[in-house]
Amino acid sequence: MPDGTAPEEVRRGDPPADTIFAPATPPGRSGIAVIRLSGPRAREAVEALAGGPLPVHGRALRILRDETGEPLDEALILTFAEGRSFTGEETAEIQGHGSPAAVAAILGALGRQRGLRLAAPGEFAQRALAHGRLDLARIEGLSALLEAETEAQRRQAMRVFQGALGKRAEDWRERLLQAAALTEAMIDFAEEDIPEALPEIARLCGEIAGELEAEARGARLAERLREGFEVAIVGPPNAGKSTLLNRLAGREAALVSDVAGTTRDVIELRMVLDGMPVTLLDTAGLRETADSVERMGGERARARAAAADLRVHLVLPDGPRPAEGPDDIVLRAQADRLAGEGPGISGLTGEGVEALVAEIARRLSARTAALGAGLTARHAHAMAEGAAALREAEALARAGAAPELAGEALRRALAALDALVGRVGTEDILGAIFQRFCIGK
Ligand SMILES: Nc1nc2c(c(=O)[nH]1)N(C=O)[C@@H](CNc1ccc(C(=O)N[C@@H](CCC(=O)O)C(=O)O)cc1)CN2
Ligand SMILES: Nc1nc2c(ncn2[C@@H]2O[C@H](COP(=O)(O)OP(=O)(O)OP(=O)(O)O)[C@@H](O)[C@H]2O)c(=O)[nH]1
Ligand SMILES: [Mg+2]
Repeated sequence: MPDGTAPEEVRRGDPPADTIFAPATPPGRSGIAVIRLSGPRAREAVEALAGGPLPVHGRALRILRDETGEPLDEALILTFAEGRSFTGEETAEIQGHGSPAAVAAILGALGRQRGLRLAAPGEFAQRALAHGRLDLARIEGLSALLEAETEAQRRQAMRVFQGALGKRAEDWRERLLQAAALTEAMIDFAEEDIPEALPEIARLCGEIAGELEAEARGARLAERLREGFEVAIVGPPNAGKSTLLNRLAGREAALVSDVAGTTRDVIELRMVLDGMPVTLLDTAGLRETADSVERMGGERARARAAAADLRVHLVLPDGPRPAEGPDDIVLRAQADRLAGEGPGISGLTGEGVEALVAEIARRLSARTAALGAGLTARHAHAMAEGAAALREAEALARAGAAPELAGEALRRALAALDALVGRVGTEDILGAIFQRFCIGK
């Protein structure tokens, strides 16, 4: 069983010996530029530039000068005492003027001081983790927040960042430990028959497994929300698929011609619909053909369309109608020209396009509304693994198997929960996350 100790670099109480600094705002022109320092020499290093003492925890307006007395910038300085900062370490922030030259001059003067070095990407957040100010789940939320481009992504990331997952996992863990304690009691007091414990163990395991399964499903959807939903446009050659894609894109992204079989490969186009990232797929028209290249295009189109979250089918009056499931939107093609039954669309005139966009957004947001939190594929995997082990324990308990067997399955479930919140096996995950952070975060 994991002993609960944190991996080497995240153990508390051994503060890194060095002080790091980095610009916290993007390089280039801006009104204000922020330079952050964290570590035992953070305040002292800024005091050297400010030419005198700074409050231990507060703010001050100072002229910053280099070693020769040359004035570099006028800056607002924020200081955070050790234990009362984002990283948990002594921290200072220089809020100076946002010109590249002023920032370069301050960074230069800091870099010439002893015991200071430029931070690696994500190193501030890493130190916050090392000092217990953030946990893995919240760091993942922070990472997603930093990368959020759409409103839906921001909302989800914020939920994780605020610790929703950590709280949920702690609750699962407690109930799982209850079940584990019951199996231990059965093992320890094997002579005294305690058969009433088995139904209770099975009930607990089944309950937690059900919740984990539901969250894992949500996490998989959340991953789609981050990566983007795929919406495929399908239909016979010359139906007007590429014309519709171009209309939706507002530009000539795909080739259009009156030659059937114009689109041969899958064309992908990213856009944002109602705050949701969507990748539109224009596919090759589906028909029987002797042209081997076109046939390959058709096979690809079929595979991608089958895997897509939604399919928009363009149908011709005399053509076959596709089987309609919850992920299918069927529209009459070239409605400006061809009459017929049902809702129609025309990529040429724009008729029905607004209604289609609304319908796509409606169907996709109905799914994302079901999400508990903005989680990743990694979370989904850990939760599914935990659920599977719990289902095993549940079945063993129901079958009246030896409690040792259920106990072993419970240990595996606990390990999966530990991985979920980063109690174990975090190095790889953290390495990957921090690499994506920018310098100064
Ligand atoms: N200028 C600036 N803006 C920023 C940050 C920052 O570090 N600096 N942040 C960085 O991500 C975010 C805000 N998050 C923060 C979280 C905690 C603390 C902090 O120092 N907390 C202390 C209390 C400080 C006080 O009240 O004076 C603490 O919790 O003990 C600062 C920022 C976004 N905006
Ligand atoms: N009147 C009318 N013509 C259209 C419409 N959509 C497409 N067309 C015309 O139909 C022809 C085929 O259009 P495409 O968009 O290339 O059709 P496609 O479905 O992408 O065809 P493939 O890539 O060959 O499968 C072109 O000449 C278009 O101008 C429409 O809504 N109304
Ligand atoms: Mg086409």
